[in-house]
Amino acid sequence: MGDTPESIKQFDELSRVIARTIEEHLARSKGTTGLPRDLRNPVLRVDAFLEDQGSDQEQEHTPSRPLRLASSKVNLIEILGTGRPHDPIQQEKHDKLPAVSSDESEPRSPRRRGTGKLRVSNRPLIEEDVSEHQRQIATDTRSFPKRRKITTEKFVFRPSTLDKLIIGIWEQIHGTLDLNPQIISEQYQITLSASSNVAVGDGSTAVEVRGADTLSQNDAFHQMNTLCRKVTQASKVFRSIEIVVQAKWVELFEEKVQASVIAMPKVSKTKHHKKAFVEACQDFGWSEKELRNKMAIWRGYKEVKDAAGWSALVFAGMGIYRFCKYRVEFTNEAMKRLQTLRTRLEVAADTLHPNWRQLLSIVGESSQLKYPGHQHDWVVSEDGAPPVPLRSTYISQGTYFEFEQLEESIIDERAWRGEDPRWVPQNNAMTHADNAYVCAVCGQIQSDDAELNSCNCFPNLFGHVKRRPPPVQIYRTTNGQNNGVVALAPFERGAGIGEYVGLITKGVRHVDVMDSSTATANYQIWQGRQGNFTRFINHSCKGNAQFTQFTWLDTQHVVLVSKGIGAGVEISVDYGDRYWAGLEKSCLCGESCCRYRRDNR
Ligand SMILES: C[S@@+](CC[C@H](N)C(=O)[O-])C[C@H]1O[C@@H](n2cnc3c(N)ncnc32)[C@H](O)[C@@H]1O
Repeated sequence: MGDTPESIKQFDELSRVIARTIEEHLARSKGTTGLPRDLRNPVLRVDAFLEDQGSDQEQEHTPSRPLRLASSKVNLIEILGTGRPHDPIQQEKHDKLPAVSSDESEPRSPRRRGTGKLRVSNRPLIEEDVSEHQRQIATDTRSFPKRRKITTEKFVFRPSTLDKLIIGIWEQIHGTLDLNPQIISEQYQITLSASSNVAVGDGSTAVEVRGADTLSQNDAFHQMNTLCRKVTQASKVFRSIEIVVQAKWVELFEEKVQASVIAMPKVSKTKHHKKAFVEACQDFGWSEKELRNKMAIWRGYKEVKDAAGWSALVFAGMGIYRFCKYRVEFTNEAMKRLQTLRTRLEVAADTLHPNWRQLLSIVGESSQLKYPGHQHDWVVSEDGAPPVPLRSTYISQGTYFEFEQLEESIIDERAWRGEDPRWVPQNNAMTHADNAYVCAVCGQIQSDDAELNSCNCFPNLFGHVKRRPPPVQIYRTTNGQNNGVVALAPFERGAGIGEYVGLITKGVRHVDVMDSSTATANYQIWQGRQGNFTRFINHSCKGNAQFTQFTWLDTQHVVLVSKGIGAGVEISVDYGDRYWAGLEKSCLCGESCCRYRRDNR
């Protein structure tokens, strides 16, 4: 069933009929509905969806996206006459949001002020056009996918040795590796005393780890944590240096042999090779067998470096040793694949670890960054073409493009005057013994304090953990959709990939915008000028991710949740019928179930 303007009109009519019926019913049962008294502004939301449940025989039926038939909100205050304060939001018609107003005399709903964490923007709001709505992305009303490891579907990535190596590099780049060279100097400051105590640092900054006899067990544990973190970080840095130096040694060895061949062409290359080899054995103090075995692996490091660049070596971790020792995949094809990753790895390394190139100065390479700034300010290509600045990819469309990368959403002051419309007061929060917030999804207590928190819904996005950059890049699509977002490592089904952040506003029309609402407010998240990578996620009629509402503590968020995504696959969501309604564009998702392709098939 197409969502044409005519069918929307019919649904609106249906919506009004349902709302009227419920209103009449509630008016008749006035005073007997048993509404909780602490609902200050009660509204009854009525949504009707049409959905294909599949047949009983199907083992694992993925229901089709439900088609919204009707939606309406009924203001219970007016019907039940409870004497509760009036909220103007309740008067907003279902799909006709009011124009943004800065009139201070407008009556306001009792909402929380924006929290200190949120930045309030003074940017002028984009001009509103009150004609028909379109381009409004909605969150998926179904519950988000349950966690599950990726199994055997067509898009699943089957790791092989090269795949493991590449994923290992992406994970290290997006992980905790701290390549600050200071860590090495800290390593030198670690001294082991004659007793079992360990001292770290010089006199002024020394951290001493004593046995449990002199320190409380807790203090000793925390100090040992610090020591262990420093030593582990330092050894990772040393490991990276080791591989870089060994690859460089092979490079110099080969150059030396080549130079000897040119200087004495009459002597065979094998003899020149042998001479340089023996010389090296003497310097190392190793037997020929020892050096030959090591050299075989080091040669692998150099080949990986020649193909994928220094960043591949620095961030490869332990995986590269196994890859080079067994040489199962040292094929031309594998090396070509690494070549196409070279600049993409450099973008991630330069933007996420601006100090990493300093390690290269040890082998005489430049430490100048090539790709400064934010990782998503660069658009990469899958064919290995040089990355280009994000802005340049919109010039050909004749549009001026400016985009500020945000960590968190900001509130549009003109629309909300510093209040946060995403506020979701929890009834049980005040009654719970510890004033704790209870997760609406898992029923566990939510807290930013690690010791109190038991909610594990999106542990990488909310709570005490520092959000890490998701392993994704903005890339140039090849099917005419301009940019898109590609997953660099796999995302398990049910994993939160990131939050949809932007300007929290209202009244935006005719540009891409996320529509969202709590029980008391309709709001929009607009990513036209500010946001994060989720701004570049394309639509697919068979999306491998979805946008889902999730309340953390007392604030609603929109989270991008994986349905199971393999490494190297474009991340896509189903924007929904409302986005495409009345839009001239044709869908390019290429799926056989495509609902919005306009040309004749
Ligand atoms: C939220 S943006 C996604 C990022 C966009 N591709 C870009 O380069 O800025 C949505 C726009 O991307 C394009 N787009 C996304 N998915 C599409 C699809 N399946 N078919 C055609 N165009 C699509 C349309 O131009 C749409 O208005």
